[in-house]
Amino acid sequence: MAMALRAASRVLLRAGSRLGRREAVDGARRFANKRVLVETEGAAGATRIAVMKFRNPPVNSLSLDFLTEFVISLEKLENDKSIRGVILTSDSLKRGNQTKVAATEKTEEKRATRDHGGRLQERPGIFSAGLDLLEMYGRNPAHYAEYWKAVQELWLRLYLSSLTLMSAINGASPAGGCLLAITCDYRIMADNPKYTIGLNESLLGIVAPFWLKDNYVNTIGHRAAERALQLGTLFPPAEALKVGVVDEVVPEDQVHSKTLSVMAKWLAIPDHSRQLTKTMMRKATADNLIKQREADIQNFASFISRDSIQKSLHMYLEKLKHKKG
Ligand SMILES: CCCCCCCC/C=C\CC(=O)SCCNC(=O)CCNC(=O)[C@H](O)C(C)(C)COP(=O)(O)OP(=O)(O)OC[C@H]1O[C@@H](n2cnc3c(N)ncnc32)[C@H](O)[C@@H]1OP(=O)(O)O
Repeated sequence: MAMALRAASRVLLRAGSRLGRREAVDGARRFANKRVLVETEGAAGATRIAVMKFRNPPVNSLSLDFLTEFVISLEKLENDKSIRGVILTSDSLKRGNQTKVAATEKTEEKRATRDHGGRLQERPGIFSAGLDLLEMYGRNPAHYAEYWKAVQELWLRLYLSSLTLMSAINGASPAGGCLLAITCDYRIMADNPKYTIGLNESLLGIVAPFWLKDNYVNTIGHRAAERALQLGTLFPPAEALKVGVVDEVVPEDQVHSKTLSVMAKWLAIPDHSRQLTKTMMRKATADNLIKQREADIQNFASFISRDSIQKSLHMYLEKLKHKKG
């Protein structure tokens, strides 16, 4: 066990020192679709880990396209027998040399920063802004149903993943952003009081679905979840740690290296026993959704189509648009 831990540590620490590089070196590989970049590390034949970086500007919201690309990337990793651990993080802190786009530019451009090549980039300091509000507002019931099916799919895939999943939370993580994090086996958050995490649905006039509520209860306990869900609490890092939404808070520049070293410890555990244990802990919660997926989709589509809910979402979107930076 100690030897396995040391070997895994060596692979991961080597990986850590290289993860920032763009080029493929010494077993490092990468694949990308438009919104998710995946970098894998480790020599051929050895245990490798992957880092999945979200890059869906401006705020990594979970749009239908992003959800689809996320699931495809995850499936590729699940099918690659050499990969045992995956880190979810935002690509947003990795970029230097950014310039803010002038506020007078068109809305789409105003949302983001540009790099020196003139490409639109996401804002730094955001892990994920959660579900894409524009997928839930002003559309038709068929679209809501399609969208919700994709949300369910992502949650089920993450929650039941046989991989060791960790989130390196390098920015704000409200609602669906928190969903991504709490499906993981371990969460490490950057110690920046500007970043918050939690399920804030009630503040938007909507309600977290029962399976996300169950995931939250499993993570922080019934009483804490009951209070946080009703109040829509977004926890800054120290409070998130105290309540158990995250497992560790570390200085911002150490989030990646710390996640890699914790991953090394987890990968020293035999996969079959860890996976069976994970399934034992999570299966009942996931099965609750699996046995009523279609009803949950219909429920969402009719709930979100209500005039009162659309009105709440409209008000929330207006508030976001007009908030002062
Ligand atoms: C019966 C079953 C019922 C089930 C009901 C539904 C269950 C839902 C489960 C989960 C729900 C969700 O995930 S809802 C989404 C919740 N997310 C939020 O509340 C986050 C909102 N955003 C913010 O707080 C901030 O944007 C930020 C902290 C993430 C970033 O702040 P910053 O100042 O850097 O950026 P801006 O606020 O100016 O935003 C830039 C730009 O992005 C747009 N934006 C932000 N968040 C979203 C989003 N989630 N979806 C779509 N668009 C988003 C924002 O409006 C700005 O746009 P403009 O530049 O055009 O103004």
